[in-house]
Amino acid sequence: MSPENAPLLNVSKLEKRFGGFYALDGLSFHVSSGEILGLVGPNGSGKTTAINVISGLYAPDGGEIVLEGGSIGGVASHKLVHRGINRTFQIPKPFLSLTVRQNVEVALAYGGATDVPAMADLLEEYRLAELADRPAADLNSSQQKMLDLVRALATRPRLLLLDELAAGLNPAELDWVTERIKALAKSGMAIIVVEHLMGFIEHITDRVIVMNAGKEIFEGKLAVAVKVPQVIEVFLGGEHAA
Ligand SMILES: Nc1ncnc2c1ncn2[C@@H]1O[C@H](COP(=O)(O)OP(=O)(O)OP(=O)(O)O)[C@@H](O)[C@H]1O
Repeated sequence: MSPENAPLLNVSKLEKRFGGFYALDGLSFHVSSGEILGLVGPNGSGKTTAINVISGLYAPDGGEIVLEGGSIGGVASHKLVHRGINRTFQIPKPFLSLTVRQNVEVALAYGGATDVPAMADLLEEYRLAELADRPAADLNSSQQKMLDLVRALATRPRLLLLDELAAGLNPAELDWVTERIKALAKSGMAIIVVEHLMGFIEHITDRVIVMNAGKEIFEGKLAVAVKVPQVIEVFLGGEHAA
């Protein structure tokens, strides 16, 4: 593979243990610039743990994470922000007493971002401009998710990890966010989406990794995955498998 179309991120035989339990048990996959990759799987299959390890929240116990040829396994998340990785959280936890604008400023200071895009434009684009000087406590849950996304985007990530961003959004918000995420990928960002909403995943992803018990059990298009007996079995239980 030539360097210009080499994957941005390569994850190889990744392991994460909690006590004696393997939440990640040899997970391997890659994602390229401009691609939207879905991580799907039943509850507890290790999707969020994968995001937490790749984003530097947890150190891996084995395997390799390589970003553009450089090993990043175990590098702290604020340093990874410098290297171009940022993420959103399943349950955003903004500083409730700070304003929306101040929350973004804190995120920028944490990552030490230098090439900062115009915050006003981001707040406008993600429908937070009119709320910029209000405390984050005033935001509803959808707006808190958008603030979490703006905090990540403000650091200009090349790899964006989205952990259940779509959960809880209404259909109109979902359509609108889908278009925003597709536009980010079109601009060259690599995006990993963890989500339970299969309609959203089908619409937005180029490819999915189906996980079970910390391992990949399928890689390819979601439309193909849903016909694979092993995939059907982990989602629905053995008696439903073809
Ligand atoms: N900090 C932790 N300490 C102990 N066990 C953990 C920790 N984080 C995750 N786990 C366990 O690791 C397994 C994988 O959890 P994870 O949250 O990654 O799954 P998931 O696929 O994201 O699930 P869901 O779809 O429900 O969010 C689960 O059994 C979970 O209980």
